[in-house]
Amino acid sequence: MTRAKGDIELAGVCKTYDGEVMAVEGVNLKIPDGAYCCLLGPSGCGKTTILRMIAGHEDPTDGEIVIGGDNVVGLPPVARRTAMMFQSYALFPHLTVRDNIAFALRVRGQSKAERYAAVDRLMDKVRLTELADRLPAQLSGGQQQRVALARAAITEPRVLLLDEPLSALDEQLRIQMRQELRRMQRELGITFVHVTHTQLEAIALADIVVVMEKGKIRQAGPARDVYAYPKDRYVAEFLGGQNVLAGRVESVNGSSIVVASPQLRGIEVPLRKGVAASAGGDVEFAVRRDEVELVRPGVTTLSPSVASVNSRVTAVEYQGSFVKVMLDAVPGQEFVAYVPERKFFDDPLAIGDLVLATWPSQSARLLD
Ligand SMILES: Nc1ncnc2c1ncn2[C@@H]1O[C@H](COP(=O)(O)OP(=O)(O)OP(=O)(O)O)[C@@H](O)[C@H]1O
Repeated sequence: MTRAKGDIELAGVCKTYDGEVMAVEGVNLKIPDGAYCCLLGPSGCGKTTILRMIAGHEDPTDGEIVIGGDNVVGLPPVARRTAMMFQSYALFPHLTVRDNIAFALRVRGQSKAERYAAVDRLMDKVRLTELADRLPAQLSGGQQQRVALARAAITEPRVLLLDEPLSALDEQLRIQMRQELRRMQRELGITFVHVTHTQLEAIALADIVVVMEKGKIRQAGPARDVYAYPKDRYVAEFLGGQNVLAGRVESVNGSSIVVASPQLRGIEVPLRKGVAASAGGDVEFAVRRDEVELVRPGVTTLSPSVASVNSRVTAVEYQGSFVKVMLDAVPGQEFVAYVPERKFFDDPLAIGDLVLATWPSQSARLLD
């Protein structure tokens, strides 16, 4: 038998609650079979609603949801072959790990021998065999979570949906469980859709990161694309690691434009396909914090391929492998340089120092 395909397609999906709250608005998204997808966005942007609509706990007001080629709108979760792991993954306290995992099969009326055979195979896959006879109270938070995941996976869903699965764990365990989740997903080979509002969690885990705002998708793609190549100010600021600058186009010269503002003088920014920019128009562009190099004024002559802005250091924060230097380059807005630790301490900057914040012109990214 061929394995049921777990590719998901949302087409024009909308969800309105009580006829007025527009929770999801015209969402189009394709998730390939076996992918790890993270839905990322601030509270209330509609992530959980999308998850619940894929799972079958909620139906869209409009649009199609297709799983493995079948339009599943109106079908219950069992018929969709989806399973959901909830934020609070309460296990049955009086059942052992094995019986917790076997629970759904018991509900389906399978014999004890059948149930245990399936559970033992799965426990082996997700490394729970040694814990089979323990009660939930005898497990760590991370182990409890693995059991919860196995409990959801035992029904052999083609899609597993996880709602903030790591939010109950402390920082260290969260990072550890992140890898564990990824490993389990690979081993099970099923499509995972994971809701989170933590940027680093999404980019560390996902094949596809979907950045949402107010019921809409702002950008969806591989982690590196959304982090390094944000489409617009919202995505750049939400994922972090970027400075967003604004100005007026002074001139357009072939493959680049020159931007100016009261703070910025003649800054060259490469043009980007699909983004219109004409002389006199307003534009925004992003500069990665780790592309910004700080030099003391008058020390070196800058190459023409380097852009720069005068600024003063307003704060310095040691971060271990790098130092976060905050600057007043643009009034009322944060402008940050991530300076490698060793480089910073060769000639440490202090609050109040004047510097030139520089970056290779070609590294600036024009935003929509
Ligand atoms: N059952 C409901 N009835 C009415 N409105 C709802 C219902 N569920 C969600 N909403 C509203 O729909 C919008 C999207 O909610 P949703 O739970 O999908 O967001 P979210 O991005 O998952 O947020 P969070 O990260 O806080 O869980 C919100 O404005 C929310 O108040």
